[in-house]
Amino acid sequence: MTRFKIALAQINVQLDKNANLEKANEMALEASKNGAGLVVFPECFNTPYDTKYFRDYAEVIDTSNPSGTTLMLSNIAKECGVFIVGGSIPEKDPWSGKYFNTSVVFDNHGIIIAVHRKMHLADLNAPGRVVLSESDVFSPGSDITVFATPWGNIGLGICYDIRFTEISLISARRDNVIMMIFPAAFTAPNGQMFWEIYVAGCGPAQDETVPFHSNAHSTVVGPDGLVVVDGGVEEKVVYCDIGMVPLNLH
Ligand SMILES: NC(=O)CCC(=O)C(=O)O
Repeated sequence: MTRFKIALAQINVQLDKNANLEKANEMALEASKNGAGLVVFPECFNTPYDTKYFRDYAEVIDTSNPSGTTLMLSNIAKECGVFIVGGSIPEKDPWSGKYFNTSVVFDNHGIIIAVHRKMHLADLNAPGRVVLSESDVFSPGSDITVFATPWGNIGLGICYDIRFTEISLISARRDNVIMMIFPAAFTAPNGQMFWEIYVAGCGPAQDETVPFHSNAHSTVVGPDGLVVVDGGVEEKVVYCDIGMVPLNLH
């Protein structure tokens, strides 16, 4: 895989749409100066994440004639020479009158190369913890989205889409993606569960005398993506103290 640098622009989204766009511009410029080839913005980066704002902030997305937020993102991509995953913005479809939570992707010439409408809307009802009802405003999209880059194919979902692993599996198996990107606005109590988890794999020991040569190397990877334990190839019990890597990595 060709190496490249990705930049995640963690904007502090404000009520003022223009201020959000200005900040996006600034952060993309900084990222390109720091060698990023691909810049990603958050879910609903031009609007406060609240259903009461989505209709007012919504824009028509015309891929052949970008305007508003999409025109601005196209210009940034062109000026900075970077690919951009434009987080998501509330979209109004002029034909159906429906609203979507939509991510637009640009190549390094500012050309729109993909549009993803969030497929799984976040309707969460855990009073005292999180209550959300995106479907009060948005309609769900229907397509899995993959786009091509010089580094390989990349799959795209938006936040709650991550819970439905079929998107990642299909993108990996059908389109051979090198990575998945999820612009997101996870609620604070839930986000860590998705992004900061341990993964453990346990394999059989290696045995050169049998036809099947196992890789062995039973491994635990920490929430920071680093290997915490690698069991090597011999027969043994491999132990790992979970919790060695703090879950709050900020
Ligand atoms: N913006 C979202 O999709 C929120 C999803 C979320 O917090 C979750 O738990 O899932």
